[in-house]
Amino acid sequence: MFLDTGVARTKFSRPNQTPWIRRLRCCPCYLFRRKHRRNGFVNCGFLSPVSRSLVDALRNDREAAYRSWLEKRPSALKTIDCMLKAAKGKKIVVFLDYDGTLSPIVDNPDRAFMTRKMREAVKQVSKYFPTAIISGRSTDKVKEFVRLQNLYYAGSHGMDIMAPKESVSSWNSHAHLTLDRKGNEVLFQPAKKFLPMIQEMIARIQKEIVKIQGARVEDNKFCVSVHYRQVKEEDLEMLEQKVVSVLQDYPDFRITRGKMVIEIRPSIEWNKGSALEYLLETLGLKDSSDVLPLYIGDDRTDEDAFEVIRKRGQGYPIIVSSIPKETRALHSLRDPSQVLAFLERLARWGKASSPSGRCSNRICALAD
Ligand SMILES: O=P(O)(O)OC[C@H]1O[C@H](O[C@H]2O[C@H](CO)[C@@H](O)[C@H](O)[C@H]2O)[C@H](O)[C@@H](O)[C@@H]1O
Repeated sequence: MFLDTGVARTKFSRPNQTPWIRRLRCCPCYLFRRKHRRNGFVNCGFLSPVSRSLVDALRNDREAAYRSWLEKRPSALKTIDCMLKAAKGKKIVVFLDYDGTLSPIVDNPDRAFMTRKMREAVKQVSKYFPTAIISGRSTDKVKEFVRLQNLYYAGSHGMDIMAPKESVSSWNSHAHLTLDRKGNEVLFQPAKKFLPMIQEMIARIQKEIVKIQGARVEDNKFCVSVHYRQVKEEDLEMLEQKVVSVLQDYPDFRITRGKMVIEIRPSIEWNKGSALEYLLETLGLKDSSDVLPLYIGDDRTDEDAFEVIRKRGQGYPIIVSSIPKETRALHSLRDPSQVLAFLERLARWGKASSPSGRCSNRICALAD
């Protein structure tokens, strides 16, 4: 049995600590286990009866808090029938974040694979609805993980937008598109001019943090991630200082924060929400009142997309979270396994409501 103690690190990301957590943290068994913990998890099997009861109380506390949060952000699995009823005659467009949404959060960012089942669910969904992956990763990396052709991809927090092969040019002969190495259509890259600077910055950060055990830099093309999930607590302050000091020489960049990651990106007015709007426009749906954008994401950067949907006054912003948190989303899913169940249900509905169960997504039709 495992319990996420939520013992996070200094100012980097620390969930609220209840009195139970404070008491638990003084318990010798807990301290012993904490010394041997991996990834913030404590194996409760080794706890004494006293600590175990504290752990149980803590778990009950958390469940109660989560249940009360669910009242404000109802589970999308429970509200899906309502959503689909309201979607009759309208066009659903699906936007999906990657890490923490389609794949579980893991220690090594290079191994954040999605399951075959999840891939199949996304594939089925994309047969019936235009579907886009919007991620903080580089577009190439997220495509490598997802491995589906008929999707739109917006990597680097929406700063690198690509359409599936021949999808746009086939219906918009005026589109001036460039193709990437694999023939995908590059739609929009608003931060192109920063590319050389980003490469220089990555080299400098790498040099600065090379001695900090567990720290790693991920090149996300138009953005950079500095991971600290595996950095010792006592090194975190130093890591932060080093990153901030390099950034002082790059005033055109800013820091945002994700899950145990410092994200660096060009200070331009562009985010996942802008990418969502851009894609709706590309699909010719931006001003349509019959469009229901559905966005599923777990991170702070997804909030921009939730906000755009809320401002449109139509659509479904869905947060993936197993703990209560501040969000602009209106619905929730607990974890990627619930995301999977939701997507499977959506695909079944798409199939049942499209004439003779055939694909209604224009891109699929082109590929058929
Ligand atoms: O927008 P996303 O697709 O959610 O990308 C956000 C960041 O996700 C990745 O980092 C997170 O997931 C890793 C793998 O599970 C985990 O090790 C890390 O701690 C998380 O922060 C990705 O590696 C980052 O580059 C993205 O910015």
